[in-house]
Amino acid sequence: MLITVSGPAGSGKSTLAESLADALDYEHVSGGDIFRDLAEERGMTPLELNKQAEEDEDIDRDLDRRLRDIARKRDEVVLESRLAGWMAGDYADLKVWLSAPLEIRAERISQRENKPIEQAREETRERGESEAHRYNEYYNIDFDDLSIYDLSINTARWGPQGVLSLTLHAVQSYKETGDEGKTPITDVEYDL
Ligand SMILES: Nc1ncnc2c1ncn2[C@@H]1O[C@H](COP(=O)(O)OP(=O)(O)OP(=O)(O)O)[C@@H](O)[C@H]1O
Ligand SMILES: Nc1ccn([C@@H]2O[C@H](COP(=O)(O)O)[C@@H](O)[C@H]2O)c(=O)n1
Repeated sequence: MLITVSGPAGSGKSTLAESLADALDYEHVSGGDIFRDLAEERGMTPLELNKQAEEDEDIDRDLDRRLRDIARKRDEVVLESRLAGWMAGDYADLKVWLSAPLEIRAERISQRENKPIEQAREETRERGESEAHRYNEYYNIDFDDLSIYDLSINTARWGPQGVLSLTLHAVQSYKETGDEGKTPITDVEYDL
């Protein structure tokens, strides 16, 4: 199976993708890892590349093209990134969306990155708005449209183990014939 995990910053994507891949003995591929590869190929730090990405849309496109290629060619992978579900599209067998209120995500990010909560809240909000705008402009994707997902979990309600159990239940009860072709992704411009 190809499983995607998507959601906004601090929603718990990496946490779930890592434990899910472990439980299924799948590979975990993260947008963050690809982004770090992109930075290394250009002789830059991820932070430097992140700044450049605000001016240069090729960087987002390069990352998203690699996500889509992985989804097209590989199996037994948990593919995790903001746009993993959209980029994998019909190549994905199960698309998971994670969310949590901004306040909770900001608190997690503030702890993870050791920065004041106000700063984490403002940066997370601003970055989320900027990303949503870019995805719409580049690919005609509405990041807030959850209709493409098979399973959506509010990670403010369950801890990492609970989120993993819910997802594993969905994986174990997955039937190939259950959804094929019933929720196609249309109108996205995969002009990568
Ligand atoms: N279900 C959960 N309940 C409580 N805390 C969680 C949960 N899932 C993850 N966390 C914690 O929240 C923080 C953010 O999680 P994680 O890094 O997995 O999010 P992410 O969506 O991958 O973030 P980003 O997109 O910013 O990389 C981590 O410190 C993690 O331990
Ligand atoms: N323009 C960008 C794109 C990505 N990043 C970093 O990659 C990580 C994964 O991004 P996804 O969109 O695939 O979830 C993300 O957490 C960033 O660290 C970036 O910095 N700038």
